[in-house]
Amino acid sequence: APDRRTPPLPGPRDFRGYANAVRSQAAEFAAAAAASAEATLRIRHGESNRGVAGEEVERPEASAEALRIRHGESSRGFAREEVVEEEEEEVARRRLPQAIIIGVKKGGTRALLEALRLHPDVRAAGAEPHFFDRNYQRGLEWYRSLMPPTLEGQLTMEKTPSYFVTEAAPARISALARDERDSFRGDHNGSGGGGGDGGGAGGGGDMRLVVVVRDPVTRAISDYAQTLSKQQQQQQQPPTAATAGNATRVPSFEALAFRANGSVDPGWSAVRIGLYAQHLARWLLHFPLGRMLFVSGERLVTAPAGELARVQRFLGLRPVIGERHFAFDATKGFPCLQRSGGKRPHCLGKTKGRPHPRIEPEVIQRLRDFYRPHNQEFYRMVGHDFGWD
Ligand SMILES: Nc1ncnc2c1ncn2[C@@H]1O[C@H](COP(=O)(O)OS(=O)(=O)O)[C@@H](OP(=O)(O)O)[C@H]1O
Repeated sequence: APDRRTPPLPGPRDFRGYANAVRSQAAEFAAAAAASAEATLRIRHGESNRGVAGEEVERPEASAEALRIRHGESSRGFAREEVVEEEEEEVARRRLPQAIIIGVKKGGTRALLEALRLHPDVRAAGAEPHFFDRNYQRGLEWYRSLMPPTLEGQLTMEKTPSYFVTEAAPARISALARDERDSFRGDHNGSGGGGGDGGGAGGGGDMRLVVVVRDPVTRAISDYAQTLSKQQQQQQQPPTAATAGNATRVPSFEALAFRANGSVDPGWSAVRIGLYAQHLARWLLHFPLGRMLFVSGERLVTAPAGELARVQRFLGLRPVIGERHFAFDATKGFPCLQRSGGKRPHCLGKTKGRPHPRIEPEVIQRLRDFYRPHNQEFYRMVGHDFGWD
């Protein structure tokens, strides 16, 4: 017989966790009922898929029609029947994101999102929606349909790293945030190390923007390593009518990075993306700095729990994700995620942490000299020195 005792009342500090537990239980009950009526596409934990952008995606929740709400850590130990009797039944619904990881490409955006997904109050689209750059004309309902169902109080997130360098993205996201400021009522008390609310704009509603930044020189090399790897993959495919005769070699890194006169070419996207101060200036026309958090891509690898603590604070989340969720994997050379109940840590796929091609030290030095003033300007704007110079 089910245990029908009332769950013990929590102390005042635990009340938020208790409320979440109650909501999780109620939603799980509702979702289970819905799932028996509808065909449910269940996607196995850790199964991999290709997203809108062709990026390797971990656990593509966005495509599942009837989704079960993940059982949060806080929800253990309460009898489901009891909870449903006591609380209004709340059905999970798809909401537009209240926080977005907007960049930067090759910064560590997938690692950050996957770590955040361990949090019971965070649910995220698995694939990159590319809504505010490539798919804007598809409309908000298309965008919403990519999001996983959430309960009130849960945070909906997505990541699309190209937003940070997309000219139209700040105005578009700001407009969305103004329309959707009702959804997430978190404990928004963190300034997130972004330097306070003193930015040039007062817009953007409650939207929180997270940018993972990485040394622009290593970032550019990582970007180039991806281009090389994609080209190698293409060469391994049998030629089709469309690709036959198109086999072009990727030029060397140096050939792409420098113009004929020897100056650095900011027209090459791998160089341009690293001009963080210039991109940020556009965002600050639409969002105050306090709505943006800059995560160190380097520290995400060397001290992931510390960066996750900052991110959770900034997003108004309980500090659930900590040291115990990260285990360094010597073979992968990166921290991997330790999920509760999971036996082995889960590492990101082989497109994350690729070997980089060797670039001449002199080439690297010229790029460092090029980026130095831009980096200094970026540090000044955000009030933090990332130590790349
Ligand atoms: N835990 C963990 N595991 C694997 N990789 C990690 C991790 N943390 C950060 N990184 C770094 O993430 C880099 C890829 O960044 P993104 O996920 O932003 O790339 S992408 O723009 O979505 O393609 C990737 O860049 P490369 O090493 O150059 O491949 C990694 O250095």
